Amino acid sequence: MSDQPVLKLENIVRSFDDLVILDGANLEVQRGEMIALLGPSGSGKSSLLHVAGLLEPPTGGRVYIDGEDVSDVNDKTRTALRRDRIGFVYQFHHLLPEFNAEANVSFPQRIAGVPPGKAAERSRELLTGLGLAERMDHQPAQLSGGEKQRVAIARALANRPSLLLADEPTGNLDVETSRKVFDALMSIVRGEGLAAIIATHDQGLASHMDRVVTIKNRKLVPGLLEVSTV
Ligand SMILES: Nc1ncnc2c1ncn2[C@@H]1O[C@H](COP(=O)(O)OP(=O)(O)OP(=O)(O)O)[C@@H](O)[C@H]1O
Repeated sequence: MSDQPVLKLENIVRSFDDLVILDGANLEVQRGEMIALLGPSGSGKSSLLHVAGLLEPPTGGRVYIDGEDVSDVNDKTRTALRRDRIGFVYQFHHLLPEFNAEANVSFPQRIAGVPPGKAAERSRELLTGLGLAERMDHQPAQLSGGEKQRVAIARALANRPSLLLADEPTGNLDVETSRKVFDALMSIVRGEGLAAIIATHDQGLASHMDRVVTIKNRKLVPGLLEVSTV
């Protein structure tokens, strides 16, 4: 494998009309590295993840995946990159309600052309690793919030991405469930040697990751922001 960073963001600018959210944001994420992305509400965490996940183009700057400049690729290539190299976990699970857990995890694999048997095998392995061995054939409505989020994590990992991006994956869960989901996420990210960026408001969770970066003055700075919360 290449020794290039899995993700490199170079001088990223992101603006919405006159509103400049990011202005010269730089970040490199190495294989096996888990980064917490912090920043006050509205500082641009989702915007940054959307640029990194090739969901939205930056207003300026370059995005590299596995050393390849993907800033100007066409829609077809961008879709293929998202499908094959990037896993995205949203704050809300966005599972398909009519599919059971296993089918939800198999779905992106089937789209990528994986045969049904192989896809199901991978889905079961991931769901078991996330503590859901007994919940494979449950539909989302039959699962708790934490279970649904773990299925969404399994789905994001289904196509063996090199980069996992998670946007407040435990943001709508209670503290205890949030820890459980986060522990499951961390062990599987470590086990598969992925690069990961996890946006969170939870500084306790952030402290368990390899590195913390914070959005400050529209740039990324190392470490936590000094906030007076008392
Ligand atoms: N499509 C859009 N059009 C206009 N403004 C937008 C759009 N998307 C985001 N914004 C603005 O960009 C800023 C950054 O939003 P973003 O969602 O990236 O922040 P965030 O740090 O993820 O916030 P939170 O922690 O509340 O989820 C906000 O001021 C938001 O209102």
